[in-house]
Amino acid sequence: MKIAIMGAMPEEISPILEKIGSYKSTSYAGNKYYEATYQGVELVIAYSKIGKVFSALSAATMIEHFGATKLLFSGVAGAISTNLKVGDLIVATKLSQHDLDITAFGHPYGYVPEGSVFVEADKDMIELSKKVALEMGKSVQEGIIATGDQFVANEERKNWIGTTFGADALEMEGGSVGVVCNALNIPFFILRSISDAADMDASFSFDEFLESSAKESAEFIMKMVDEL
Ligand SMILES: Nc1ncnc2c(CN3C[C@H](CCSCCOCCO)[C@@H](O)C3)c[nH]c12
Repeated sequence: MKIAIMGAMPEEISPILEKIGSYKSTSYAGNKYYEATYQGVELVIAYSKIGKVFSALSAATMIEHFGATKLLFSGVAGAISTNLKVGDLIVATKLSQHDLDITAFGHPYGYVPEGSVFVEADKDMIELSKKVALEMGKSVQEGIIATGDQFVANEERKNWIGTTFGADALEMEGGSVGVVCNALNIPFFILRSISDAADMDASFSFDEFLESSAKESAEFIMKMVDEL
């Protein structure tokens, strides 16, 4: 078993690298990948850089080049559901790409031929997250996450995404990571901690809470790794 732990931004994986302490650094395909053995478990860790393309590249690299057999994503997200506040944790049950659009040909938003609107996360790791949440005394919500190559800071766009996909939160990498993992038959798990409400104040909220929310997610992911 080799576990990939991915984020999109440095802040999303720095808490993990700090906890691990020592690791081997490899430069590959324009990025840096960190490998370590943590409590007997082989890990490969990276931040992909922002967006669907970079995150797809890193997911494929961690699997195909570094041999990961499971992939866990740790990061922050914008809330759509009013039940999600800054610092709350959400586990993705399934994910969509909200900016994938060939509706001009009568297809649903988020769909292209030979694809699917949603990609489903690994049920076993979702179950494990419930156990870890109980052990940590944390409440974790499960929900649908919508991914797109946009930092959403607009109530109208956020609400459209919520309505169109039934999404509870939004971000810029989980949906593409899920497509790659499914294509390569690797179980994946996406955990996000809320940093903002994807509204007109989103960028200020994001700047203020990125670090603390990323730490929340990272701490939970490391507890998940302990039990995988
Ligand atoms: N409302 C929102 N809309 C979309 N995604 C998110 C996320 C999740 N991550 C955070 C990060 C935002 C990239 S822009 C910030 C870049 O600053 C870099 C310094 O200039 C990207 O990797 C997606 C949190 N709130 C969001």
